[in-house]
Amino acid sequence: MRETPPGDGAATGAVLASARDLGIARNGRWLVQGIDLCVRRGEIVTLIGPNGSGKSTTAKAVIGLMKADAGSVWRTPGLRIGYVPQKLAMDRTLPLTVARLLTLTHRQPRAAVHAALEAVGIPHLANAQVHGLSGGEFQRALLARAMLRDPDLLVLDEPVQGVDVQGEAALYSLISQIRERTGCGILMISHDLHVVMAATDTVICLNGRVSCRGTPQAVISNPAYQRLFGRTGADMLAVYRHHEDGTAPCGHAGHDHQAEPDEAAPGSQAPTNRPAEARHAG
Ligand SMILES: Nc1ncnc2c1ncn2[C@@H]1O[C@H](COP(=O)(O)OP(=O)(O)OP(=O)(O)O)[C@@H](O)[C@H]1O
Repeated sequence: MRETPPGDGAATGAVLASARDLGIARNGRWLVQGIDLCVRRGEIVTLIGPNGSGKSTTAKAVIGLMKADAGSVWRTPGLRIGYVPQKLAMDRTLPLTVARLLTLTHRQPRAAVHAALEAVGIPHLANAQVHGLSGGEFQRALLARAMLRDPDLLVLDEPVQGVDVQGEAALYSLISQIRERTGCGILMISHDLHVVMAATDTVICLNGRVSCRGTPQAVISNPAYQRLFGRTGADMLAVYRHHEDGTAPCGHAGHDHQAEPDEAAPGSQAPTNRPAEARHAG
């Protein structure tokens, strides 16, 4: 990890974690390259992009689960991270209560478990079996599990997977409330667009590299975004404008950068010798 965070524009909260010129390569192929990002306290940053565009890889590198092969990652010392991965390596058919799911890896007092479930709106499900939960309830349980660590930075990889459209809105609203209540920073990943745009301060649109970034409004009208998402992107513009007219909580701590050219698709050849790895890894 680097010793100091990069200076990064107008957002005012303390920097929790950042990446500069981050590259991750596997089997001689760059999965992501040239990624700059920064998450500050109280800020919601969302990575969007098509399947395989490097969203999870980027998030894993930011929290230290994947090593940088180029560039660098910085995290504030002592940073507490709550992570909800895209896939949880567990068999949902096994007998397991929600309360137990929350304490599988870290023992927690019963009161803390109850408070976490209360915070995500499912206190009544503490003794329910995990396999009986709906998609939205399961995602809330995972959120509660991440909240138990009292995180400074919450990293949510596809937090609305398996949830219907109404449930999505409720979950994004819950995520915004968590940010308001705790002041944590949130790095969120989504491969779809939906209401995620309206619930976000800063959007980073990935396609192996950063295609464009900025406020949801700036990104959505950016040609690089429209190239990536085509018709869907245009539709979302209408949705977003509708939200702007009345309903969307679009507070603003984000930076509004110019579009960056979408230079290289993922999968371009990685160099065989990577001196940056030794210098910046971690
Ligand atoms: N450990 C790994 N080894 C080799 N390739 C990997 C590894 N992890 C990810 N990849 C590849 O890197 C690319 C980016 O994957 P990643 O999971 O970051 O994409 P994503 O944008 O999160 O995709 P999705 O929307 O499908 O979840 C994919 O082509 C994937 O197959």
